[in-house]
Amino acid sequence: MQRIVPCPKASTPLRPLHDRDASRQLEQRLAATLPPHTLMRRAGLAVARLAMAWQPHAQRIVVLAGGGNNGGDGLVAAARLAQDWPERDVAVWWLGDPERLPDDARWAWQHARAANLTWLQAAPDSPPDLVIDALLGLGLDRPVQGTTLAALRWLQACPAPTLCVDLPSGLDPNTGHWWADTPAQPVAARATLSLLTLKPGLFTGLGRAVAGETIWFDDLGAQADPTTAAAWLVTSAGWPDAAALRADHASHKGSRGDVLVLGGALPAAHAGVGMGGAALLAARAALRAGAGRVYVALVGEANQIPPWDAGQPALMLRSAAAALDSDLPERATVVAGCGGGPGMATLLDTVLARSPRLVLDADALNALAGRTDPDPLAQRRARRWWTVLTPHPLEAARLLRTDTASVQRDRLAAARTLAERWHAVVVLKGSGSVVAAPGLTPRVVASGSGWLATAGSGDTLAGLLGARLSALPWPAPPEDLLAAVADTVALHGTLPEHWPHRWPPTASDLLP
Ligand SMILES: NC(=O)C1=CN([C@@H]2O[C@H](COP(=O)(O)OP(=O)(O)OC[C@H]3O[C@@H](n4cnc5c(N)ncnc54)[C@H](O)[C@@H]3O)[C@@H](O)[C@H]2O)[C@@H](O)CC1
Ligand SMILES: Nc1ncnc2c1ncn2[C@@H]1O[C@H](COP(=O)(O)OP(=O)(O)O)[C@@H](O)[C@H]1O
Repeated sequence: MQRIVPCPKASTPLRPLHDRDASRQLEQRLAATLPPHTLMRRAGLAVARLAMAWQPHAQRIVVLAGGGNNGGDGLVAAARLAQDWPERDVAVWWLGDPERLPDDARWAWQHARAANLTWLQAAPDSPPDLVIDALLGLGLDRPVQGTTLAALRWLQACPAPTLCVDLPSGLDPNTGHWWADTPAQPVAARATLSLLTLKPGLFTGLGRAVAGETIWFDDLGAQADPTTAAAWLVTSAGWPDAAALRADHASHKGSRGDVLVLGGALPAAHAGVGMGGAALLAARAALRAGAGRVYVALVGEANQIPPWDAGQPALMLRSAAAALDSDLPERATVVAGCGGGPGMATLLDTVLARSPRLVLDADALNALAGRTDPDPLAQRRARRWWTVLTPHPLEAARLLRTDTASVQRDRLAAARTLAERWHAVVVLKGSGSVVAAPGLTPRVVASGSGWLATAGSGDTLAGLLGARLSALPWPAPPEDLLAAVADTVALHGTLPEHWPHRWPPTASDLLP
């Protein structure tokens, strides 16, 4: 058994994520080579062990078990808990129908009936010390109904710590969609033990909100085939390497890569609405992440440009017109859009045509979404230039001409479609950011938390990506570009983790 999040090591390899079909195929293949019920026996044992390791003082334990094999795992765990810790009070609230049990679950039910368990017919009168959620697992692919829904409502509102078996009940394994009309976020602390495979839905969409702070994994002895992975999970970041930069004695500021941030509309340029801070946040992040020289081109007249950024005087400020009148668009990695306002629409063509390394964020994405020509990035693709798009779900919806709910309903699919449509590496931001590139298996980034849900944290990410692209040897195979972008998103997710205060960090606290 391994802990997946929070990630225990500074550097861990990618892990394959398998969807419902791939997980079922693996289960069938493995089960055919083992004595009957071996996998369910292993699953129940793993659940029981983790339950007692996580909540060693729990006296009253309720196992909420559904009528399928997820419930079967719960029943085996209940029997095991009662056997190994006979002083505990283990009760089972089982919603199964003896007439309609799958084979493994029938065996588990018979096994549990022989154990010293209390059988509940309804929710317990008072909250227990621990709940084991084995109501629904891999089998859920439609809205939860009937008595199962009533039990799920109790579960979501129950104040007891809850250990979810394989998946939190109500969560779609493939997408992280929430299938019930109850609030997805539970009221109590949670942990989830994923069995046999890790599923993508645990890490994106509502997965992180529903599964709890800690996600564990037990492969039950299976070796999942990585070629059937729906995505790869990124749990740690290997960049920037400050020690390596220090040891690079032959480096100079010109060898460390240039970044040009184009955005930050000044109030006079945009009907009194100023967004210069967005560009400064991106630029400061690029500088902090090791870029040799960072230029900020603000949208406004030359006489409106502030002489310097007092918080980071190393940044070089100028007007957008002056920057575009130089060779910076060709020479630097261009991060365009952060706080750029509607003025980005007129600047977009220039950077698309001139900048081989380009990150498009915020208003640059809105400008792109508003284009009516069929394929504005086709020429960039033909030249093998790098384009990275960093939409949040609403920007993604604009680019896909759909709505936010449809994007969030299946984030992996949305990111893949965006990557193919725009011939770009796409970072679909949000809980479990998805990083996709044409023709490659996408990556899901496990780092990140609600502490990033603050204005400007996306600008920080755009700046980090600028620095990363400027440091990447040119040309690079598409796999390397995808890996570098995903690694940068993973780094961004870890930035607030060591924040020491009682109050949450702001975007400028992320990289002080
Ligand atoms: N068979 C085995 O040996 C193994 C089974 N495993 C477990 O088996 C699970 C998958 O089992 P199943 O395929 O039986 O699926 P589930 O047990 O997840 O779901 C099927 C059950 O849920 C009910 N149900 C489904 N959709 C519903 C809805 N929308 N509203 C109300 N009720 C609904 C069904 O009537 C059925 O009783 C995995 O998640 C895992 O926990 C794993 O432990 C691996 C080993
Ligand atoms: N709840 C969350 N969990 C994980 N990451 C989050 C969460 N909320 C926001 N983020 C991250 O914070 C960043 C916000 O970006 P964005 O919405 O563009 O903000 P802004 O435009 O204000 O800079 C993204 O990288 C996103 O993935």
